[in-house]
Amino acid sequence: MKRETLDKHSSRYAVGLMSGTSVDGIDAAVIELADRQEGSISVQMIAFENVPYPAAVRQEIFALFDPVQATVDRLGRLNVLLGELYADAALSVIAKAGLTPADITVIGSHGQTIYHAPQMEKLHGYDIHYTVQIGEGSVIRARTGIPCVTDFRPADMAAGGQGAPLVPFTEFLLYREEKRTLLLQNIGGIGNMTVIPAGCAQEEVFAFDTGPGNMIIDGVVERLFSGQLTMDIGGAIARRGRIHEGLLGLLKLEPYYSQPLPKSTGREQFGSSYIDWLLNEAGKQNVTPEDVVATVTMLTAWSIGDAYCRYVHGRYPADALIVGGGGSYNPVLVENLRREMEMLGVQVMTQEQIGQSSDAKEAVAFAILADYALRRQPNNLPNVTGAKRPVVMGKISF
Ligand SMILES: Nc1ncnc2c1ncn2[C@@H]1O[C@H](COP(=O)(O)OP(=O)(O)OP(=O)(O)O)[C@@H](O)[C@H]1O
Ligand SMILES: CC(=O)N[C@H]1[C@@H]2OC[C@@H](O2)[C@@H](O)[C@@H]1O[C@H](C)C(=O)O
Repeated sequence: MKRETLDKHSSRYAVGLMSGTSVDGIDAAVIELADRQEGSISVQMIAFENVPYPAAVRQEIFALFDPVQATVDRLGRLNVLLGELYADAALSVIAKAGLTPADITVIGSHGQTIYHAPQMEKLHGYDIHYTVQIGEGSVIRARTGIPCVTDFRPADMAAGGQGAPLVPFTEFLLYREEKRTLLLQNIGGIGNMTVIPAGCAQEEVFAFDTGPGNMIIDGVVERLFSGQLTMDIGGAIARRGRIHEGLLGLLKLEPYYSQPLPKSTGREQFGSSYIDWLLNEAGKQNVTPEDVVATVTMLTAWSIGDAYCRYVHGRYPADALIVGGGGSYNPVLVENLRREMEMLGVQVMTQEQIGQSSDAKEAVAFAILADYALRRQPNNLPNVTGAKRPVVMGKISF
């Protein structure tokens, strides 16, 4: 960061909280922001922490993914409980940064996505689409004393957008280069790609969900290894297995992969009903548990390469793909991805290899988005989400 170009008077601290589709825990970051003279911002991460969810809370969140089990009382209760847990995570990372709540101007909390339905449907003559994130901002505000921005996605959807992905707004600010076209690939529960063409303007950035990230891998591991594991740590199981071409060929037929942009997806598509179907098909073809894990790990890598070929390569041949999110800690997944992308002339690196953290990126992003919301600055990218116009996303609990 070039200190001399910063307006030091504008320097401020913000906290970002992210709980993603993998439901592995709460990512919390403290950042320092400052305005640049040319009108953009500069960001430095001061502290980061990942607070795992207690197993019972994780179980309760998963219950809410099933609309039948997600009764209003359960939803209301968990909304408040998550607010408490997010407040604790915020206070803990603030202390880790050596700061006090009084030093922080705003908390941006993404919340926990419970349901995401971006496709328009007709209801009583209206076109509607919706998304549900919980984790009560008023509770976070009350426990920390810091203004809190939550519920970012609905404003973009009300303007006709998919309400996702939102992080590309911050990726443009932080990663754009004059000479290289970069792909930023997050592999969380869902996979999402941001394309930042060399020397681009904000309107030229585009992004979309590539499909499953770790969601299918986690889902099959949890089922096939009798609930002892929630992920394939270090890709150890996939490494023992072999790719089953028959099963892989079938999985590639999923229509989401060829759906036109803009598009976003979630657990509604690749969650537990999908895992039921997949394991049933694997059973018919007598695929061993290790081979299932190896095959779905390959599927995730393939879906990213396929998306690049379909939507990006012809317009913006990329120089490098930078992988972030928990999937970057699975070496088998990264090796598969490297093979897929290097065939297409794209170098693959992890966030760590460029001196950043794979874990912290989304938490940092929601701190930045909250800073924009507090200053009433638009913080969506219509070109990415399909919204009709720029809007200020987020609801503020003062
Ligand atoms: N050491 C590891 N080995 C293998 N996989 C890992 C490892 N660490 C994390 N993961 C994978 O990463 C997932 C968590 O990724 P991440 O925290 O980026 O997801 P998220 O933020 O919840 O999702 P999203 O970005 O879709 O909202 C875990 O569920 C697991 O599948
Ligand atoms: C509705 C929702 O929670 N979507 C998530 C999910 O996880 C990854 C991908 O799908 C992305 O679209 C989005 O999250 C990130 C933080 C985003 O909006 O950029």
